[in-house]
Amino acid sequence: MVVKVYGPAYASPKRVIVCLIEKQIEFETVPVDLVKGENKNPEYLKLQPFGSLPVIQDGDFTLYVHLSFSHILKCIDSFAESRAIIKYYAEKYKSQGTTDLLGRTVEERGLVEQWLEVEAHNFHPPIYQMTTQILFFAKRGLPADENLIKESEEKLGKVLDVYEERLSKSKYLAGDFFSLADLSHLPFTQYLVGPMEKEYMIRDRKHSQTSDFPSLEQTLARSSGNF
Ligand SMILES: N[C@@H](CCC(=O)N[C@@H](CS(=O)(=O)O)C(=O)NCC(=O)O)C(=O)O
Repeated sequence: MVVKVYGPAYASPKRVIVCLIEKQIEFETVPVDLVKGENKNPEYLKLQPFGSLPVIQDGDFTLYVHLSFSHILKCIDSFAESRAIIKYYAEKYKSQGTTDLLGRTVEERGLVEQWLEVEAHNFHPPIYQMTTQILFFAKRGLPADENLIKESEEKLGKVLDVYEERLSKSKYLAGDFFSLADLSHLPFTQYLVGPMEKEYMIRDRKHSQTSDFPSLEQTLARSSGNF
């Protein structure tokens, strides 16, 4: 069964798609329109009870869902949470595709994990707030909170300063190799320099230049729009 990725137009699903392309894993996409609320449809909620994107369906993967402590029902072939999904595929297809993504030694793997955590807990919150206020609210005709945008941009700037210092000494976040940690940043960074029109936040930090990533370019080409 070909891997199905739900919600290809959005950044978190793109995180998965970039990984699948890097790992040369065949996939297809299933559009889900957040503006129309398709992520709240009962059918989608059966796959992802929180209603967020992505979900992936993969015949090779089964997720056991605890319905109660005495029963475990096999929920065939779907799982959520983009960061968990990319770790799964990076591990399962470690020797496939353009690069290892996870690191070769225990020290490298530790650094990949470290920068994945930094992305999830330091980078993501402010950039997700900016995405919501600048992109998603506009799509829904809602007024943006300019103070919140300013505050989030300042927070993100401080995070990017930490990255700039790291990347002044290391080609990539975890070392001299492109890893899952770098990959995990790509989709929202593309939002930042693209539809959010805040390229200056990267351009003004010379070591943080987002060099060309063919897998991201291919992802954007297949993601039917930006969000
Ligand atoms: N932790 C989840 C969060 C995913 C998430 O927030 N997805 C957004 C879309 S995007 O911002 O990532 O592009 C979403 O579905 N938002 C709508 C909703 O959560 O109802 C993951 O990484 O998979």
